[in-house]
Amino acid sequence: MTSQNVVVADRNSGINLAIAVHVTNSSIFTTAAQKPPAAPGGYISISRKKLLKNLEISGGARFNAWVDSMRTSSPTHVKSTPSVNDDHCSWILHHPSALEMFEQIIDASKGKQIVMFLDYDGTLSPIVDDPDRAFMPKQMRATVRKLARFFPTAIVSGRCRDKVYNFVRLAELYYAGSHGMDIKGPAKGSKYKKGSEGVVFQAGSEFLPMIDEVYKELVEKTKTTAGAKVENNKFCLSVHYRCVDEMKWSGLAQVVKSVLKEYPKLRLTRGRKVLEIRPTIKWDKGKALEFLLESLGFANCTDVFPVYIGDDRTDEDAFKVLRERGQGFGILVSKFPKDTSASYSLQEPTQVMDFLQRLVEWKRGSLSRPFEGLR
Ligand SMILES: O=P(O)(O)OC[C@H]1O[C@H](O[C@H]2O[C@H](CO)[C@@H](O)[C@H](O)[C@H]2O)[C@H](O)[C@@H](O)[C@@H]1O
Repeated sequence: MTSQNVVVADRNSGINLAIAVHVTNSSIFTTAAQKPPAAPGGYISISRKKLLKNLEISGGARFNAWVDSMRTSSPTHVKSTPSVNDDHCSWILHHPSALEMFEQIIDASKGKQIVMFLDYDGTLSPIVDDPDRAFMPKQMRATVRKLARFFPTAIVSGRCRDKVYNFVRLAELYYAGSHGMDIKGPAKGSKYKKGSEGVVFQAGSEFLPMIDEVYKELVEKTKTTAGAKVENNKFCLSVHYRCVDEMKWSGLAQVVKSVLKEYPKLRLTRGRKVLEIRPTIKWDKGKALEFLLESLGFANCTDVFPVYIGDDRTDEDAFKVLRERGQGFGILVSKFPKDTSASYSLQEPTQVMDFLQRLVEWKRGSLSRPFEGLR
């Protein structure tokens, strides 16, 4: 095992972190000092470009940028070579574990209202082959329920709102489905904003007939590709290729692109082994986050501390908004280094659950200590 002690600054929260990074053959982990040194000896500056270059998976010519990016969309092929370990080491310094940094995070939120934004797939539920069976573990559900008692909480998902609601089944939450294009306030008793039950917002309803049409066309045209699955997310569509033979990915991407040629008002983005089709409107998970903060009455507040946890490219829009606002921070759920605007990282949904649980316990404890209860 090799270890390195460094001090890094989080650009968003301004927190200086003293971190020891330990690299073994099979894993990389960090331990954070409770109190950073008064005068940091030197900040580590790591080129993101270099990091990503080293992580490129395809060895040959970039014959097809689309297929390349389909491969990198969920980098399960990354090997544990020394240089990858170095890169992971660099990455974790800039995106330390939110669990390791829990105390510092809590300190940064002092005097502010924490508002929680949670992505669904890969964040609250583990990634599985069949999108219809991405159930949320019971324990996670219980944790999110407790979380919502203490903090306003929203689920922000690429899924259609009804579908993600059926997985989560907690009426006291806000739900933003279809990448934030379809938002609804709590169906029952949210104590955070009177009248928030009435919050309903839809962006891009005029695209619904077009989305339906493209859905039918894609189902028809992809039915000969074994393993491909088209999911109707109401305001957007997902073409899944997780179960498609890698040799067929290029062909599938061609089919999708040829269908979309006829629909210039729709655009294609990529998620984890999924091609996502949505209207070309300027609305995304970042806009949804801003809309929800406004609905909760925090539009121009300085005493709000939004925390967004997500694992996918579409979550980057929300991470960016938080950076731009200089409020709260994003947590990327990933086992691998990824270019991200998130400040912290967690490796998988079980760590997300631990983090949420710690928030609940901290809040519960602080309420029993009257002075801290004012937070
Ligand atoms: O914003 P999210 O809630 O993360 O939704 C993004 C996509 O998530 C789902 O697909 C992903 O999870 C599936 C189940 O684990 C997995 O099979 C798939 O490969 C992943 O991409 C969902 O099915 C998509 O519609 C969402 O766009």
